[in-house]
Amino acid sequence: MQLKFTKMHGAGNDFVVIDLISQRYKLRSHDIRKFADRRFGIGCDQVLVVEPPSNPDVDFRYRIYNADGTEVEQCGNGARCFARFVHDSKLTTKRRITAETPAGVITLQCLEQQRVEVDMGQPELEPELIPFAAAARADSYHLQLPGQHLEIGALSMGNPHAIVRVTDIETADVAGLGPAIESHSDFPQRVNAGFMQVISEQEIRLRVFERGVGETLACGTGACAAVVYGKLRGWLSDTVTVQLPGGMLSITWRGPGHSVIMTGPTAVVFEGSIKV
Ligand SMILES: N[C@@H](CCC[C@H](N)C(=O)O)C(=O)O
Repeated sequence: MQLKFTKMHGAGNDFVVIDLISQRYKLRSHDIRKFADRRFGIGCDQVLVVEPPSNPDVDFRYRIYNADGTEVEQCGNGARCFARFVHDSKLTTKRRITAETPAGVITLQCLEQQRVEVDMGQPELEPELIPFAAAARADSYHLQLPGQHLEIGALSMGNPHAIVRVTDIETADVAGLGPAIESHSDFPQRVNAGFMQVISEQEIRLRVFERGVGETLACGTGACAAVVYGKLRGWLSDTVTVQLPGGMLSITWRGPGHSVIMTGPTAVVFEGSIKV
């Protein structure tokens, strides 16, 4: 069959979005890899799938697959594209949308000018729930790598993140340290590795080496995680502008007990179909 899809991006983090409410098809791991492969397919960081919810009080089920074919718990930039997609394709007339994810229910609000605000829920700071091998919860940890140790923040935004503060984002060794952190044995489910340069209390620059993908132009949950870590360390204020290679996000976190709110852009690149 021909499966219809929409190619979108959120601050440069790019997605293939598939409506499996109007189309009946069971996606397989090799379909995901085919969509994601930039050499042969359409190319994307994640494939996002829209399904009917299992809970009737929620509007949709939102599923996320990394380019390597693995299903993951959360994707922030994808969440904004998901909201715009269900709105534009008239799967709903609501501008405030709820969606089930493996990490829980999130609430999305379609704003003006194709921007979307997402309540990403509260960060998880308990090591065993990240999951991360640490004896006790702390604001920062030491991670041993061959020949060096790093000071990192570790937390989950539904998906696991490690964050390293660097002095200059341009010269940070993202290509070398990213894969080493991603597959470090202290993170049993692997981890997304963020590299953050603090510009001021209200602004950071961030590059993210994403689990199952590699370095991307932006990572929404990575931006949330970096702001949570920076705020726990006393470096950042409640609302921070996050400059990523592909665009800018605004993240607000008022501290423990509060949700992280992310606001940012969405863009439709093209619509198409592929034989599956
Ligand atoms: N692009 C994302 C995160 C996607 C999932 C991540 N690679 C993982 O494996 O957890 C975002 O915008 O949050």
